[in-house]
Amino acid sequence: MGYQIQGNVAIVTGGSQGFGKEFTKLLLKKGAKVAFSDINVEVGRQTESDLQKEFGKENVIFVRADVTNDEDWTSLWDEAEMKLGAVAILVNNAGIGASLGWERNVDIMLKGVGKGTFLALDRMGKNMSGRIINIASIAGIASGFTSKIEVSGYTMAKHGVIGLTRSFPRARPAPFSKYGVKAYALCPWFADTQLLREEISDLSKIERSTKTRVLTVEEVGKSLLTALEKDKDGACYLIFPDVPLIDFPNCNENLFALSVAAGWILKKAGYEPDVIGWPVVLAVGALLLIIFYYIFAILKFMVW
Ligand SMILES: NC(=O)C1=CN([C@@H]2O[C@H](COP(=O)(O)OP(=O)(O)OC[C@H]3O[C@@H](n4cnc5c(N)ncnc54)[C@H](O)[C@@H]3O)[C@@H](O)[C@H]2O)C=CC1
Ligand SMILES: CCCCCC(=O)/C=C/C=C\C/C=C\C/C=C\CCCC(=O)O
Repeated sequence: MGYQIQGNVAIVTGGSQGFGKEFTKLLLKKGAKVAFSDINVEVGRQTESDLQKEFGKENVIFVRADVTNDEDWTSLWDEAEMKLGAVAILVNNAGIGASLGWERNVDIMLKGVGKGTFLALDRMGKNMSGRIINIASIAGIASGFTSKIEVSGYTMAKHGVIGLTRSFPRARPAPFSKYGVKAYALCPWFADTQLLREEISDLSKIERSTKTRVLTVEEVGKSLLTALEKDKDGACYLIFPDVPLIDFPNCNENLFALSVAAGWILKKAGYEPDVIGWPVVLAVGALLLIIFYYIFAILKFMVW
């Protein structure tokens, strides 16, 4: 059935341009009212004027707010509530490039997301309904794509956002499920926005070196609607060119269980190395699959 967009109020951070502007437009098209925020006032005002012409002044507003600032968060939320109504959707999107340093990356893209999320839980919780969509990145799921330690602040922030998102479905005592607030994350591959162009002016360089095209803003925008349609708490969707959205499994759960099983089997077999590596874990995984296959075959034979 999906989460209802029509008639709801959304906040989109970093909405002056790029993904945030596209998310704002799509939410408006689907009948939401949107308060988008940014620190770039000049571009923000221009975007506000364009969107108000298309969707009406009563449906979309720009608020200057820095996601690293608690007071800005409170006044953004207050203004959105006062002018548009109770907020039910928060898109934590604001971001910067990796070259601006690890601390600013973590302040804006991890602490900024944390500030928004905990304020949302407080405010949405009172209305017993809400959705938080965190814009992470493939760099939130995997690391070490580049050989530059300088860009790891970006990876640190995005990994943190995935950790926060995945904490939602099981968080206890259930403030989230009790208050009807869910979270999911989008994890795009490189996309053609100003953020990327400021880091790498010639995008064809990335396309050549990765043998993969960069995404369009529209492709990433569409995935927000798909995520709201699926409405799966804690889901982290990998967005990669020319493949469907991938609901990326939580490696911790699956690989943790398999690794422990591998250690346990080795111990039972009387072999206890100091450390076990991936070949052993994979070998045990394959062995377990073969065992399950034969158990299943025997059960099938016995039943029929
Ligand atoms: N472009 C890409 O290749 C990818 C981007 N992302 C993520 O998508 C999100 C949006 O990025 P893009 O649209 O690409 O970039 P963009 O540069 O087009 O838009 C980001 C917006 O965030 C705003 N912003 C920056 N610091 C802020 C702050 N402290 N408070 C409020 N607003 C602030 C900027 O002024 C800008 O308008 C970011 O979180 C980014 O990490 C994820 C994967 C790929
Ligand atoms: C392969 C990673 C895809 C990342 C998509 C993305 O978020 C793009 C961001 C664009 C600009 C920010 C600049 C650099 C960060 C890029 C990659 C981080 C790789 C981190 C790593 O651990 O190697």
